[in-house]
Amino acid sequence: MAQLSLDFTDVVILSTVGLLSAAYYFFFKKDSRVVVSPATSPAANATKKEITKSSAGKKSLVEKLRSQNNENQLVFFYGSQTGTAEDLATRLGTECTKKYSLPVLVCDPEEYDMMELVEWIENEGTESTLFGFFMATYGEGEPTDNTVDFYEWIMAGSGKGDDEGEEEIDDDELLESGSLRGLPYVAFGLGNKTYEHYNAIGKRLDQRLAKLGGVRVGELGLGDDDDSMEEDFLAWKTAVLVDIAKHFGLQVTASGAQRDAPHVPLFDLVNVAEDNALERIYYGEHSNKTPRRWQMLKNGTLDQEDDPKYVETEKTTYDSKHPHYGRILKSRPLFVDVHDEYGFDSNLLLPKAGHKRYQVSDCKVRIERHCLHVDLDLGDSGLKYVTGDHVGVWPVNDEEHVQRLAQALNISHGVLDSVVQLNPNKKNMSAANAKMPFPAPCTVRTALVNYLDVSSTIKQHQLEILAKYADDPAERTALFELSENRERYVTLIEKSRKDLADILEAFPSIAVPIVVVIGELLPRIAVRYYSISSSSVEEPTKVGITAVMVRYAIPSCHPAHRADDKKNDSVVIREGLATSWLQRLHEQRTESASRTNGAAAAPFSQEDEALPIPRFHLPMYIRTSNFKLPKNPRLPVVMVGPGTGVAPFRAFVRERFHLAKTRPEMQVGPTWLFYGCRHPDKDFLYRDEFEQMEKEVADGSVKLDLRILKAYSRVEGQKKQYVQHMVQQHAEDVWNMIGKQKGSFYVCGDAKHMAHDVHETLTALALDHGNLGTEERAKTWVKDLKSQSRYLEDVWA
Ligand SMILES: Cc1cc2nc3c(=O)[nH]c(=O)nc-3n(C[C@H](O)[C@H](O)[C@H](O)COP(=O)(O)O)c2cc1C
Repeated sequence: MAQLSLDFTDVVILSTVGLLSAAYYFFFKKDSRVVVSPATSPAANATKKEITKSSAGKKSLVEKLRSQNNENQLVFFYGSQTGTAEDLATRLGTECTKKYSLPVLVCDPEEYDMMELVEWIENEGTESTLFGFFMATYGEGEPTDNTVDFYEWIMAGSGKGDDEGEEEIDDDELLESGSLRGLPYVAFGLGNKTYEHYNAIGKRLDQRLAKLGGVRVGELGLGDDDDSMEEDFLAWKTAVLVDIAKHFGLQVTASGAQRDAPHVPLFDLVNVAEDNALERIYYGEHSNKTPRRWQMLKNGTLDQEDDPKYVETEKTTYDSKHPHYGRILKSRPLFVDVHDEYGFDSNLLLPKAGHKRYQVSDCKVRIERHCLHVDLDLGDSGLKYVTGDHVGVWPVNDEEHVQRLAQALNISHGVLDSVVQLNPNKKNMSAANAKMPFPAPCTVRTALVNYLDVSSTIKQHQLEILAKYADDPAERTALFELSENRERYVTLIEKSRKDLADILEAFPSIAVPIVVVIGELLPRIAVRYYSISSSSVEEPTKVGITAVMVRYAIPSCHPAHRADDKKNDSVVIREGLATSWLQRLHEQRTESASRTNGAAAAPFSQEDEALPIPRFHLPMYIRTSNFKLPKNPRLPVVMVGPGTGVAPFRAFVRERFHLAKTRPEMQVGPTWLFYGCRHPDKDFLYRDEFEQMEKEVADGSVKLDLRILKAYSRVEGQKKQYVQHMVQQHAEDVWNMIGKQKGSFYVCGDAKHMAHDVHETLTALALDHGNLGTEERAKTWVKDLKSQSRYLEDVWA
């Protein structure tokens, strides 16, 4: 997700503030993995203790590495939220295996006992194994969820990073300088310059490793998602491949695509006889513990089958690897009849007119905009959230898109519905440690609908694989050229976000085996995070999502474009995977409800009683954040959230209003929301709810200083207004609430422009109204506000 720019990404609202909450820490501490015994060797003395085998479900790193029995090897760790870091680690690893025959293990640090790094260095030395750290940064310079544990441990005592964490690490677990003496490593940080803490984790980890005695091989790579992560990675990779070869004393071979060598698939495809596999088949479950089975109970509610085999192994606590299936309780459109219009050159082939979601006329494409509010049921899952948290959901692909891909791959329904399993292909050196890309056995259709992202843009290096499967020499040459020429690739593929089906349609001689498609080419569908737009005080078992559908038109050239080839240039419509899926679910529910005269849409319809995963249930989990209301409700709250940035503020406002109404003795403080949209009658989200609350305040039935201050950018005859202008207009009030009364200031929405402008506005008003004298002091005041957690951002780039 984050590797795509926002114009195509489903608009998900993510926190930049909340990854290292106390809740997380508590969770990880429970999962304590070290057994400490008295020091027995000089080396152990250096770290005060001997760290022995892990416990509590973590794999032993040392045992794993020993079992590999390799003379030389690479071990790459990735800190990844949406898959980019994992992908880059895998790519560098695969290339090292191909070029230098170096075996590579690509690991999720969450799965291994990372403290055993110390033991490894002590006992095995530093010769044979080169480590790699591919680390993304999130939030206010925080690690990804899967690295929190490792990061807390390695940074403890360093005086950097998360202070809360540092306090909780036991003294005797602290690493001393030199504990990782000689540990050779390569490092690549993934970040985005739009954020204040650019690549903080990659940089800090690198410094820390050096302090602990690690020796970096090559430069520290830093990728900027705002510009081009891929180009930064490619430049770093080219250099680091040479450094790695030197490190191991290997011969450096010529780079570039090896056109003649055939592609050796990573996996073998094994057909599983259905009779033997029925109980083990996955139907789209995201946990690969054990497949689940559901059935309708007599009273009409839904439950998992009462089969002890499943119940025993099923986790009762849900997390990012074991999602709960939350039923959609309600979905409603937040605006209707809103369109985006795109004009194009008359020479471009326009999409067919008359589609239900867009109209085409002359050289214009008019696309409907949709925004939904969806309520998900937490039921008796035991999942809890606190207002301001995020919910993660896993979307599924549009079956029409899958059908199109199947057609382009020339595979029949028989193949689509066959039950398969992937086994490592012994002929591929990287296969031994390759991670299974999805839970299996499952049908090819399940893999393509539920697990793999068929709409992901084809990556440049994948075109080399496709070229090797093209029969037509001209197509082969064009594909190799695309895989080698960056500029050409960006213009013809990346800009118009061509996916696998697009490429197969443009190069019909490609005959790529299905095992390569599902095992290597398509990435796993990434979880999407939304800022929860309901209040846990008001609705503790219901989670609200606010999602605006991403759909737009874009010019596209034929991928084998030649200067005289313009007649093939066209306009394509692109959609965000998650938001278009939510919209489809909403339409199906509405349709189902209309068939049952408005009764709630049934999780199973008559025809599809055998559906393995019930309809309208979304795999989901809660991610804690520290984007939170002040503990003392009397303190003022100022919120700035245009567009879908209003999501968490709908929750904040509703919560404060609810408290003011039901518990007036709490004396809830001023509650001001700066909200922005295009037009009051078109895309004003939750207008009905806000107006109802304003009305109850105005007629005196609820005592609350509630203000919804609106900025409209597209009202005919009126000057464009944005939220920062409104904040400026109310500068004195804002200063009184934040500067004098010690309230909290919140921003949610676009990081690049809006959050930046609001930040500037706040600094300027502090200077004007706060008697601070100089701009420098105003900046310091804003910075202090942040460090006191009274200026919180939930923004995305
Ligand atoms: C909500 C959000 C917050 C982010 N915060 C930061 C940040 O504070 N600093 C930074 O350098 N990059 C930040 N990034 C950029 C990511 O680190 C970058 O997109 C990276 O490629 C993601 O890697 P992954 O796909 O492996 O998770 C953020 C991205 C998102 C979506």
